[in-house]
Amino acid sequence: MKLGVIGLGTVGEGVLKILAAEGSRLEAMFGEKIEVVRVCDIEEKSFSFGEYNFTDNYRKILEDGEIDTVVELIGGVGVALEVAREVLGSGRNLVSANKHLLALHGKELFELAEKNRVKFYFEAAVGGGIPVLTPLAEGLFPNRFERIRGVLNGTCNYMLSKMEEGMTYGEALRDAQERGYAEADPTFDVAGIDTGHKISVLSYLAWGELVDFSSISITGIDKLTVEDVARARSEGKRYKLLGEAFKEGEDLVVRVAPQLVDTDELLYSVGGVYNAVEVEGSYTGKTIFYGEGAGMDATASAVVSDIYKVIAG
Ligand SMILES: NC(=O)C1=CN([C@@H]2O[C@H](COP(=O)(O)OP(=O)(O)OC[C@H]3O[C@@H](n4cnc5c(N)ncnc54)[C@H](OP(=O)(O)O)[C@@H]3O)[C@@H](O)[C@H]2O)C=CC1
Ligand SMILES: N[C@@H](CC=O)C(=O)O
Repeated sequence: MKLGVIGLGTVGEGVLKILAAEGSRLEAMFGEKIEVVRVCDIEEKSFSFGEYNFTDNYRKILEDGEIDTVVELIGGVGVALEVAREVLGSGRNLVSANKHLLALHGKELFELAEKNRVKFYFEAAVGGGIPVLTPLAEGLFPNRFERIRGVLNGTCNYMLSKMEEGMTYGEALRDAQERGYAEADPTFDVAGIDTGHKISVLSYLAWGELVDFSSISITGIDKLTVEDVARARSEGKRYKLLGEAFKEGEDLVVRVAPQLVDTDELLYSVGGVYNAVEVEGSYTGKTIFYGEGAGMDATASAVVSDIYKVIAG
C-alpha cells in the first residue's frame, strides 16, 4: 500500500506514530507493507519516531500517481470535500475521521465510492477509538433497529465530569482542548453540532437514511452552568449530552440535547473522555459500545484499523 496522509494534527500524528511503532508486526500479520509516500500539513512538522516526505500542498498528494490510499485528517468540509471527491473519483481508497464531511456530504461520497469500486472507511468518525460503525454495519445488520442513543462527544463529557469536580466551564473547555479532544472550532463540540454529525452517521448505517442536517433539533451544553451540574448531582443525577435517533412511524427522528440521567442507567457511569453508544435491535435487544471517544491514541487506532481494512479487502 502506498499511503498519503493529509493533516498532521492530533490524529494525523497519532496515525504516523502507530504505523511507525506497529508497522513490522502488522506487516507480518497482513502480508503487506505500508509505505507512507508523502505527508501534508499547512506547516512542516517533525516527529521523533520517523522522517517523512513532507509537502504543504495537498494537491501534491492528490496528483501523486504512486499513492493508492489517502488518509484525510484535516477536518471540515472545504479542502476535505475536494480531497474526498478527487480521491474516490479517481479510483483510490479513502480513510477519514471526518464526521462533519460524512453528515453533510456522505450520500454523494458513498455513491462515488461504490461507482468507482473503491474503499471508503471512517470508523474513527464516531466514538473515537470505539469500534462501533463496523459492528453496526457488519455484526448487527439482521436486526431492525429501534433506537440508537449515546454519549458521542468526548469534549463535552470530559467537561461535564470536570465541572462536577468544580472546574468552571471555561477551565474545563481549555483542559479538553489541551488534551486534543476538541474540534479545531470547539463550538462544534459544546453547541452539540459534532454530536449531531455523529448521530447522523449512526442513523445512516442503521436505517440507510442520511437526514437533512438542518432538520435535526440540536441543543448543546453551552448554556449549562456549574450550578446546574451541581444541582443535578445533589438530586443523584448527571447531565449527559445525548445524541438520539429512532423511528416514529415512517419518520426518522434525530436529536441532540443534554439530558438528566439517573444512577440506574449505564450512561450515568460514562465519565471523562469516554463515549458510549446504545443500539437497540429487534433481535439483540440493547448492545452497548463503550470506550475513549476522543484523543490522539484512541482515535488513531481506529484510523489505522481502517487502513488495514483496506488491505484486507
Ligand atoms: N481529535 C480527536 O479526538 C478526534 C478527531 N476526529 C476528527 O479527525 C480529524 C482531524 O482532527 P484533529 O487531528 O483533532 O484536528 P487538528 O486540528 O489537530 O489537525 C488538523 C490538521 O490539519 C491541518 N490542515 C488544515 N487545513 C489543511 C490543508 N488545507 N492542508 C493541509 N493541512 C491542513 C491543520 O493545520 P492548522 O492547525 O494550521 O489549521 C492541522 O494541523 C477531524 O475531522 C476531526 O473531527 C475524529 C475523532 C476524534
Ligand atoms: N471533538 C470530538 C473529537 C472526536 O470525535 C469529541 O470531543 O468527541
